[in-house]
Formats: sequence, structure tokens, C-alpha cells
Amino acid sequence: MSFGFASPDNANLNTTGPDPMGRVENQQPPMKRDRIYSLPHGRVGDFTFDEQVVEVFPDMIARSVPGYASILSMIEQLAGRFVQPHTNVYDLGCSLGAATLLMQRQVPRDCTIHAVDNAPAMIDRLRLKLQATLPDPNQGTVEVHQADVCEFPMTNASFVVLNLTLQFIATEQRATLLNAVADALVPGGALLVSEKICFEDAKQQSLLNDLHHDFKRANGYSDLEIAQKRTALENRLLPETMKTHVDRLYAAGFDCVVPWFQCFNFVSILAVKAGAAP
Ligand SMILES: C[S@@+](CC[C@H](N)C(=O)[O-])C[C@H]1O[C@@H](n2cnc3c(N)ncnc32)[C@H](O)[C@@H]1O
Ligand SMILES: O=C(O)C(=O)C[C@]1(C(=O)O)C=C[C@@H](O)C=C1
Repeated sequence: MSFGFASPDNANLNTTGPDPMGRVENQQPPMKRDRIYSLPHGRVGDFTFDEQVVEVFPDMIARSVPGYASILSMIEQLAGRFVQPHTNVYDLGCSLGAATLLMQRQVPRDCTIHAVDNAPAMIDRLRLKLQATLPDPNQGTVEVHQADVCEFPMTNASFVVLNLTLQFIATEQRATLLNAVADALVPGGALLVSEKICFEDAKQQSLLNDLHHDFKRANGYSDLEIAQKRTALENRLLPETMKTHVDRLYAAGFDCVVPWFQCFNFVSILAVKAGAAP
């Protein structure tokens, strides 16, 4: 089945590489296709961000998350708006630094972007990627940290990104993490949270789940791949409702909480701290 939209599949991602947004550019190395769940697994283990996943991650996320490239593009735009001079930017659960590298284009040299992830394979690959990039003296610097975002100290932050990361944190730890982000933000600073969500209404849940699976099928995943990945994520990716997210962000002390993006069961929310930027 093929649709008219520019899916990662019809963008021919096998022969050319992605830029940080997952768009096609010729100067990048070829992106490896995700075939992790293409053959039957005797027992499907819990999903982990290990070497095997890291190897195919850009292809996997682009073919699995509807709107991923759009969200990344807007993260760059939002960084341009919210990052304040002499502050820190945090990319929590940075993976291979897709958001970090886009934000860096908007972040002045007196700022530091802290790219944080607890998966050693992700961090090793990100460090190699950064070593291969010539630093631009006009842009902010990137510091890479292999750490648990729930324990990572944050201070003097103007923009914080949790792009598809909160969903992997134990639900009982989420409020503490969001409170820490709200405390670390300067007045007028902002947090962006992108998540897979669930729905209280059974019909909405079933419809958007089906539409997500149609999206995956249209991007070349088989029913077996979809089913096995679903099993692998069952205890690892724990979606919550939009109301749970919004209420918890207000409870953390944010002044304005607004869902700005939704594609099927994936959303992105912007939460702004009160006060004017100096
Ligand atoms: C779906 S990926 C995030 C994608 C990435 N933000 C992007 O925009 O391309 C989730 C990431 O969160 C990381 N992660 C999950 N739990 C974490 C934790 N407690 N501390 C740090 N990183 C975590 C995983 O290792 C993984 O790289
Ligand atoms: O929900 C799914 O089926 C997914 O594959 C989603 C998802 C995510 O949202 O992070 C899960 C694991 C990978 O990181 C890439 C995509």
C-alpha cells in the first residue's frame, strides 16, 4: 500500500542519509534499515536502546513516529524563540542528538546544550558524530552526558526538550522530573514534551491505534514487525492521556501549557514558565 504523502519510505532512505531532522541529504552516510522484528522471535524481549537499535535508530523512529520530522523542525524554531543568552539548554533522552543538532543552529555561543541519555550505545554514537563535525564558533557548545535524566542536575535553563523520552520513565517518577525541570527554568523559559498518548474513550483508542499501525504499514513494516515491536514496548513505553500530561505540567508550576501538535496518537506539548525573558 502506498499513500501520496512523503513517507520516509518513498523518500528513499535506503540510499541516502538523514540530516538531524530525518530529511534526506546526500553528504550523509547511508541509513541502515530497521529489520529488527522482521523475523519471528521465539520470545520477544523488552525493548532496549542497545547497539542493535542504535544502528537503525534514525530509520526506526522516522518510520514509526508520525510527525517526527515536523516535531524536530519545530524544536529548532522554538529554540530560536525561547533560548536566552547565558543559559543552558537540555535535551533529555537525546538519543543520537537529532534535536540537539538542530537546536545548536539557533543557540548563541554563550549557551551550552546538555545532551543527556542513559543508553551507552546512544551516547557512544553521538560522541562519534560530534567528533566528526567541525565546531561553528558562532554556535553554542554541546556537552554530552551519559546519565539518568531523573538524576541529572539542571540549572539556569531556558529551553528543555523531552522528545519521546518521558514515555520511557517510570510513571511514578514523572512528576518529580517535571518539577525539577520547572524549578531549573528561568522566567519565560519553556519545556517541550512529545509523547505517544492513550485515550480514555475505547473507540478513540482503537481508531488512533489502528491509524498508527496503518502509518507503520505504509512505511514498510509488516504485521509481524508491528506485532513484535508492540509486545517489546508493552512494559517499556507507558503512554498516558493528554489530560494527565497537561494537569501534571500545571501542577509542576508551568503558567501556560498548550498541546501544539498531534498526529494520530503522538502529541507534542509546550509548557512555558511565567515571567518575561530579561
Ligand atoms: C525515543 S528516544 C528519544 C528520541 C530523541 N529525543 C530524538 O528526538 O530523536 C528515547 C531516548 O530516551 C532515552 N532514555 C530513556 N529513559 C531514560 C532515562 N531514564 N535517562 C536518560 N535517557 C533515557 C533512551 O535511551 C532513548 O535514547
Ligand atoms: O509506538 C511505537 O510502535 C513506536 O515504535 C514508537 C517509538 C517511540 O515513540 O519512541 C518506540 C521506540 C523507538 O524509540 C521508536 C519509536
